[in-house]
Amino acid sequence: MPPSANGSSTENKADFKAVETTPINSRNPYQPVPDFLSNVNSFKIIESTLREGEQFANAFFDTAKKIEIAKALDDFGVDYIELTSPAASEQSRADCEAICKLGLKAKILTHIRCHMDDARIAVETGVDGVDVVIGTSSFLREHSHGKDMAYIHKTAIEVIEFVKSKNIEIRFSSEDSFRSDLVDLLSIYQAVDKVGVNRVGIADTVGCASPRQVYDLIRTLRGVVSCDIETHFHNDTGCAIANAYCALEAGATHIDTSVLGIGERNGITPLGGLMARMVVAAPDYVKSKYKLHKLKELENLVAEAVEVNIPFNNYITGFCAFTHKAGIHAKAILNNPSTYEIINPADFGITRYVHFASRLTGWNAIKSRVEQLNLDMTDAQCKECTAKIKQLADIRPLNVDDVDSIIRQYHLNIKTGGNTPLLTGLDAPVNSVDAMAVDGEPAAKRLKQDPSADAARCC
Ligand SMILES: CC(=O)SCCNC(=O)CCNC(=O)[C@H](O)C(C)(C)COP(=O)(O)OP(=O)(O)OC[C@H]1O[C@@H](n2cnc3c(N)ncnc32)[C@H](O)[C@@H]1OP(=O)(O)O
Ligand SMILES: O=C(O)CCC(=O)C(=O)O
Ligand SMILES: [Zn+2]
Repeated sequence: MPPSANGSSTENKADFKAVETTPINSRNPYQPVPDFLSNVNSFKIIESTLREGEQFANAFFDTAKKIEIAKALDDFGVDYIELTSPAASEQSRADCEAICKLGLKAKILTHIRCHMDDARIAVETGVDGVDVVIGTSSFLREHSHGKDMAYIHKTAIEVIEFVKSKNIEIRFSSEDSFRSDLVDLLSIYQAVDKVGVNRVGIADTVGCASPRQVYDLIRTLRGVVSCDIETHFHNDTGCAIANAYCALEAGATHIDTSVLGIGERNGITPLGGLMARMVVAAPDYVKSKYKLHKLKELENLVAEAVEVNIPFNNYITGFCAFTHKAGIHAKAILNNPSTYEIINPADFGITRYVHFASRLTGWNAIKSRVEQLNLDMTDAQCKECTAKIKQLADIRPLNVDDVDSIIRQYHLNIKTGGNTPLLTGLDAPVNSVDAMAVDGEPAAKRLKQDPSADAARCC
């Protein structure tokens, strides 16, 4: 018999596990029912820029760069930093030792094959934990390591017990989990949980999983093991962030990330993208735990190290992530930024811009610019001036200087009764660079990736 509406049952009380600490009828009726499975408010990050990220095609990190990145990740506040296997090369081993000696707050992990030779090297490096992995799908069993499930069970237990005997944290992960047989998976996880592994890992190695599949698998696994659950999502089909989020909703405890998502092929869940998702879902947790204003600096550091640009549409730090252009958007943003923003750029130390130099610009944006320039114009005059700006914007791309020149000339004409022509498509200077940013700062370099080239700082 199920519990009655007030949370108590009249008979067989002992048959029901108490899941409610607050009787339903004394809860605030306007609050959603708590989700006991979800770890959206309490997840940990295993930052793998220095392991998965080193597998990115462009990556070469020398010791100094690895140390710089490890310190920056630690400062940002990640819980774990995962390093390349010390079995990969002598320098990898030495770098692992050097990073362990830094005394960072983050726990240091290294990532090895499910093999005693690798385990023996790993435990000598000074790491706090070892992440062990082995492929369980038929593809990998046949074409990668050639071992069957019985061998995997036996070796996994041997490696786990060995690492545990050294008082080092140990995680066991299946590679290609979503193309592995479910019974194989649950059996091996149950076996390693029984011998006291700290975490099990689910890896979408080829990026094939959908959020619903992730939710189903993690939820099932949550009912089978009592240890923590780590998850690792590749982004081949564009689901890496959504999959990480669904994993947390289903009870996963740890998410693997890398800065800018760098990794094998097109990489994994990006740290910044995960922050974008989680700052919306769990703002108090995320803002109190991570130094969000350091994200841009961290991404720049890694982007430079692997010689890539930050993508224009990058989460949070893409150059136009907080630039509002169309007139309808600009007006509402100027009134209240929440109208067209779910993330506050100020949480990440980033500036919001309103673009006012295009044929999509409306008079409200121009009025705001007029005010920023300390000019005195009526609404009707702002509207007429906007029409002139649109005329030119129909002919060629504009920038801040063009629009400011039109506004100033228009203003001069109305104050002096003069009739000096405004810029035309033919005589207007292209890309003049002598404008000041609205708050008095000199305009930054006029790169296409600089939002201040054709937009104003906003509230
Ligand atoms: C999905 C992932 O990203 S997993 C992490 C990937 N990381 C790395 O590969 C780390 C860098 N790798 C390396 O430096 C090298 O591959 C090494 C040192 C690990 C191994 O190098 P080599 O001995 O030259 O082997 P090679 O790289 O050609 O092949 C991989 C070997 O590991 C075995 N293997 C592959 N995966 C596993 C596993 N999870 N557990 C145990 N053995 C494995 C393969 O069977 C193969 O063994 P073989 O010597 O019998 O052919
Ligand atoms: O160790 C893991 O969990 C993941 C290994 C990996 O990089 C992958 O499977 O893509
Ligand atoms: Zn991976």
